Amino acid sequence: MATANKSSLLKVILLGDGGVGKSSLMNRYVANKFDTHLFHTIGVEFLNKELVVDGRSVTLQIWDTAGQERFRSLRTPFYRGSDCCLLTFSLDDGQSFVNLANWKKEFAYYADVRDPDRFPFVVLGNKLDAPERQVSGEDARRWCRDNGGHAYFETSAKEATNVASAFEEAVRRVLLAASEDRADHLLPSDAVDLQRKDVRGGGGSSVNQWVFRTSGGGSQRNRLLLTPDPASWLPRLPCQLSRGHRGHRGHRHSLNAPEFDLSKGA
Ligand SMILES: Nc1nc2c(ncn2[C@@H]2O[C@H](COP(=O)(O)OP(=O)(O)OP(=O)(O)O)[C@@H](O)[C@H]2O)c(=O)[nH]1
Repeated sequence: MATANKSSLLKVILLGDGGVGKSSLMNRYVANKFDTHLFHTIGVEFLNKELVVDGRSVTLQIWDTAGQERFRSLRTPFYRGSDCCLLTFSLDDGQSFVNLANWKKEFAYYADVRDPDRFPFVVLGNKLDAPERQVSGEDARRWCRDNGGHAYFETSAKEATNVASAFEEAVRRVLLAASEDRADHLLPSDAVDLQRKDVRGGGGSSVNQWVFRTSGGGSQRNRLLLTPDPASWLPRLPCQLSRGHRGHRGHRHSLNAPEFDLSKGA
């Protein structure tokens, strides 16, 4: 059950095809930056942002995932415990819109959401600035209506259009779900806890490494680099994500280890 305390740290996850602009949206929102030459995300990364919405102070933990199919096994273990999912497509890429249904399905499956139509999804049509639009606002709104009444925003990470509004709406949707006591889709395992700094396998080349990195600034950047050979550690991963501390404030990330020590080998 979501509680008032729980809502002080909200985990929001960005999903969508590779290249639709998930990392750019996160970077625009948290750091107010835009890069025309971003690398594809490998696995997941997250940034924190503190904000006040309707008088409520929350820490938003924004998880950016790899949209490319080849990274599927690296991203799905991190869906659990999300409070809101931002389904993202690109307005100049019709296929990325068609694929929203698959993203929703993948999220619901791996996050173990019991009733996807009641879960707070927000849909983002990004690259509003792009000249060649392939998806109409009408089609996108219809899809949102027909698939559970999701909020819909047309954004441009490049021009900073509607980005803050979309994230704020995500927060509103979560708070609403909590206040209406409709949040029993939320799993007890909440956010991944990242306090453990650097847990590495011996010799630096072990296949079972968890590398945690932060860099400074107003918000901390945390990149999770998961080594190749996921078959060796992946089966251990979801079951060892244990309950994180909710309700703490500030930029304290903690990896709820020792259970989550990947350095020990499969
Ligand atoms: N014109 C325009 N380009 C954008 C916008 N957002 C992102 N891009 C560009 O689109 C490309 C892909 O952006 P990313 O943010 O890396 O996309 P992603 O969804 O995170 O991609 P993956 O990491 O592969 O999942 C980059 O070249 C960005 O500069 C936007 O709003 N407008």
